[in-house]
Amino acid sequence: MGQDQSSVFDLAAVAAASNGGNNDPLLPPARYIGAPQKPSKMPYNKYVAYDKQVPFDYPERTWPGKRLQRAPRWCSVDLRDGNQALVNPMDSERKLRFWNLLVSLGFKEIEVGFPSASETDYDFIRMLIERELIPDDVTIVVLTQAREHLIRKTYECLKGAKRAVVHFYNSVSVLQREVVFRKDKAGIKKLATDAATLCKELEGEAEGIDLYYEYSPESFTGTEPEYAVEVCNAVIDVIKPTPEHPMIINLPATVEMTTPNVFADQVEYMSNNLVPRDAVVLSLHPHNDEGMGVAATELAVLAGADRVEGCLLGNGERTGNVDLVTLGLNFLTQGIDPQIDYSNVPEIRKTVEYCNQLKISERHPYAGNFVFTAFSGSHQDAIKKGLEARQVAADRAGADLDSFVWLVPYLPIDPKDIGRTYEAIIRVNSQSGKGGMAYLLKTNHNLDLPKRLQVEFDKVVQAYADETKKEVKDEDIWRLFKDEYLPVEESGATAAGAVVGDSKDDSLEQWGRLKLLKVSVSSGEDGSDTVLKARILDRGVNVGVDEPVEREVSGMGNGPLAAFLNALSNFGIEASVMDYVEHTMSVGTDAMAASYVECQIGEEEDPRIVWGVGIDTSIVTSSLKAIISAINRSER
Ligand SMILES: CC(=O)SCCNC(=O)CCNC(=O)[C@H](O)C(C)(C)COP(=O)(O)OP(=O)(O)OC[C@H]1O[C@@H](n2cnc3c(N)ncnc32)[C@H](O)[C@@H]1OP(=O)(O)O
Ligand SMILES: CC(C)C(=O)C(=O)O
Repeated sequence: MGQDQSSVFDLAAVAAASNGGNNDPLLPPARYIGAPQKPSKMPYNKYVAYDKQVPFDYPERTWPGKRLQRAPRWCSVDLRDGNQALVNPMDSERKLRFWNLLVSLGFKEIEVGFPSASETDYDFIRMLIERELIPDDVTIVVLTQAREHLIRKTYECLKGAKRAVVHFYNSVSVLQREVVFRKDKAGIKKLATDAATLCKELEGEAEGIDLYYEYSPESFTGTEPEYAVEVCNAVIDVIKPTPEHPMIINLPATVEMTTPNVFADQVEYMSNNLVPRDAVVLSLHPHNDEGMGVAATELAVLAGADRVEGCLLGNGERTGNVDLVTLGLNFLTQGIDPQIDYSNVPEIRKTVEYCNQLKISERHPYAGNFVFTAFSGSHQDAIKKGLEARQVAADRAGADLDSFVWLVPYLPIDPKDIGRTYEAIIRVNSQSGKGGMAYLLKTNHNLDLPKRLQVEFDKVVQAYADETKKEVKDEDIWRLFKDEYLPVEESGATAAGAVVGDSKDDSLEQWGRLKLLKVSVSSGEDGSDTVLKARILDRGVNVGVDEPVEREVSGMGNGPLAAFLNALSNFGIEASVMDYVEHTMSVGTDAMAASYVECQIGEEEDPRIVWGVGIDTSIVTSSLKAIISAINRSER
């Protein structure tokens, strides 16, 4: 750094003192309700806004009016940037496993390491080359600092490769020029051009390799864009790429320090000023320090970037490199082929977690355990309705459901498309409404509860959730349901669909006064009325105390339900049916039917409205069982 130049710290201190953080106390306060916010104790005066550090404006920008239209060229840097950020860097077994995953997903460019930095990297790259593990359509990239001995070692490592990219870099940022390199702009540019010159000289040693170059003005985001252009164009001038044999200029957000729109402006500026542009593959290497890596990348692609470097599920230095899985699947949800196969995200996650020895968060986009889970009632209700509406629309269009257009509230992507399942979508806790419970009963137990029954049973589930203060699992809901509506059934025999073969549930105490043992239905003599004869076990009003008795009763009515209610008056029970719904639960000769009845039971002055449920192979028997269920519940 020249004597006459001020230190970045002095400049920053001046900027900070003159309101460098853009904190403007004179701005009218934001609208608010209630008490005003108070100044915090946070040391914001220590920080200088990005535009005060590296002033830049680019009114010529065109990216805001553009839309994503095709996937960029992807390059995975998991085996290099990802690996350098691990507590335990990958051994060769883990590296190979990661490599195989990347190849199988369809990556055509893979940065395989920093061969001059470690023996493990060097040996791994040698192994890939010597064992001929690099498919013809995959290009390896190797990284080196712009330093002579490291570049020489890099070339040595590449011997025998068919095709490779030598990626060299040096930091060009205002801060690093001063504190790391202690060089002025010309000195830093010379680092880069010397490295480029050396690379060209060493090409003789790379005979037989189809060689390409990549240059990164590292810490690009902390660099004046005009100066970054100057350095990159100087490097391009040495390498002399052509449209037929281009070079990569890679713009790293080594540290994310601006909002994504500013990054996009910088990238568009670079794209418009690199010469010759048609000989350059303009690449991005975003990190995620401010949590905006994906947003910044998408805007920068609009701004003209051709290529993106990142890591699967966002591993990498500090907060990570940009997450290629999220990016790719964001493209998919915009109707754009990501050109990488992310159809089995759980498998990708498993391998990535194994190789990196780091866990993915529960909320990680697309891959986290909870991302296809709705806990709150209104979300569950909307998802359930959305899935049903989509099914109806697909049936109407005669379309295959799996490929039918995806529009479901709260779910931006069909979980099936990325190897996830619907089962995990709906989970029930005390925040859930009836929708979640109804969805689980329908999906897992083939029971499509009428709305008012959902409301009734939801109170049972809600009470259980409030009491246990835990998630209510599907098996809990099913136990609660059986206990509430199917108490005197041999539970194994009652169930259908997912629960066929479920043995009798010994964990449930059987309760309920009446049990239907046998029934026969015939027409009356004049053919108008139905005559019903039933054998019923009566455990008495005090079940467990009274002696159970079996009774034969009969009744008449204008249908089996009416005849049965008439027969039940023999037990002193007054009941009438207010609503009745039935459906089959499965197909085939042994198909089960479910019946739901809403009954009014008891004296007219003091009636009780109760739902009952019955399940049986006979639709008539299931409806009678539903009446018994309602009566038992009314006496419980
Ligand atoms: C942003 C990124 O992710 S870049 C990739 C980072 N990855 C790595 O660094 C891989 C792991 N690194 C290493 O193993 C080591 O740093 C090595 C082997 C590359 C180099 O090791 P060493 O030679 O011992 O040096 P060290 O890492 O301390 O480097 C510091 C020196 O390199 C210089 N330097 C750092 N980066 C560069 C660069 N890109 N170009 C030229 N010189 C550089 C520094 O100015 C410093 O020089 P000085 O010693 O004259 O002050
Ligand atoms: C070497 C470069 C591309 C890098 O890893 C970074 O800047 O983050």
